[in-house]
Amino acid sequence: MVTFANAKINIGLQVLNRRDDGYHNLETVFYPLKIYDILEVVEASETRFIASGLPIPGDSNNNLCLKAYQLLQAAYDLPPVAIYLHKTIPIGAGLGGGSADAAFLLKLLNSTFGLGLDELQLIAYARQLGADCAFFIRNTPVLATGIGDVFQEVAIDLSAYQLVLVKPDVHVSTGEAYRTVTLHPEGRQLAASIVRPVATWRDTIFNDFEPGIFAAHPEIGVLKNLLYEKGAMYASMSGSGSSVYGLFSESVRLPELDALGQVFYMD
Ligand SMILES: C[C@@](CO)(OP(=O)(O)O)[C@H](O)COP(=O)(O)OP(=O)(O)OC[C@H]1O[C@@H](n2ccc(N)nc2=O)[C@H](O)[C@@H]1O
Ligand SMILES: Nc1ncnc2c1ncn2[C@@H]1O[C@H](COP(=O)(O)OP(=O)(O)O)[C@@H](O)[C@H]1O
Repeated sequence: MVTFANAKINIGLQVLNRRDDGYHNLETVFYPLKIYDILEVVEASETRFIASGLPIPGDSNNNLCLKAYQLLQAAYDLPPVAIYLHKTIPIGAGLGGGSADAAFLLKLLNSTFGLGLDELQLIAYARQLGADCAFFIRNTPVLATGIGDVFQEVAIDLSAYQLVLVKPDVHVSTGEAYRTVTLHPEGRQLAASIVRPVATWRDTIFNDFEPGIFAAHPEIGVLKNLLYEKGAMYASMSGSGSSVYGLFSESVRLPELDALGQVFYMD
């Protein structure tokens, strides 16, 4: 069986405080993005993981796809499988690609092997694989709190806007980003701001990773400013970076971005 794992962007990201376990409490809005990895699972004589497309840094034995399989294998005695992943979601981009693969693989294994797990059970497994992972089980726009795994529906629809996303040739590790983040213990009223018109977001919705990451990688801040210069109603880095997106009220093509990174246009 084949499935398509989509990416996410963060709209606003307030990091409130650091917890005793090293994780941080935050407030963010997750919004699904139409960039996809392709995943396939077939029964096999022994378990194998086969990746194609964008090269994934690190040991493939540690890939989140294998971790997701191992979690359900241990609980439900699954047979060996071959897992094929075709990677197109940029990596180290704040787009949650690894978490998406893991969550969609949980869903794929659930349906392939008829495990009968409901959404809450899948979310509980996803939480064990990464803070971002649980979002991809329901995969609808949400305000997330806790470590990014407690959800409240938000009624936002960006389909009237063109979203332009740029992934510069910079890999930002999530751990690095949290080490340089600017904390906002009091929060910044994201729940109230997100339901106001997009035109107001520039003055009200912020990503707390931007100051630290822009200082270390100034080209990312330059990209965000360029999106505003080209008419974006709202522009932001996604998550811990390095990708930056802009929301435009009409269809645009910006060839000047091509020299600055990989560009995606989502109508
Ligand atoms: C920053 C965010 C924003 O959505 O995403 P990305 O921009 O990386 O996609 C997330 O918080 C990333 O979540 P995720 O990538 O799943 O994190 P995990 O694998 O669980 O943790 C990686 C590391 O990030 C830090 N971490 C993660 C989540 C959190 N709420 N507090 C943290 O401090 C911890 O240092 C942890 O060791
Ligand atoms: N399936 C996967 N896809 C991408 N990266 C993965 C995967 N499994 C494990 N990783 C590891 O996770 C790291 C961060 O990946 P990614 O999810 O793209 O981060 P981000 O959410 O910050 O964009 C990668 O550098 C890689 O070492």
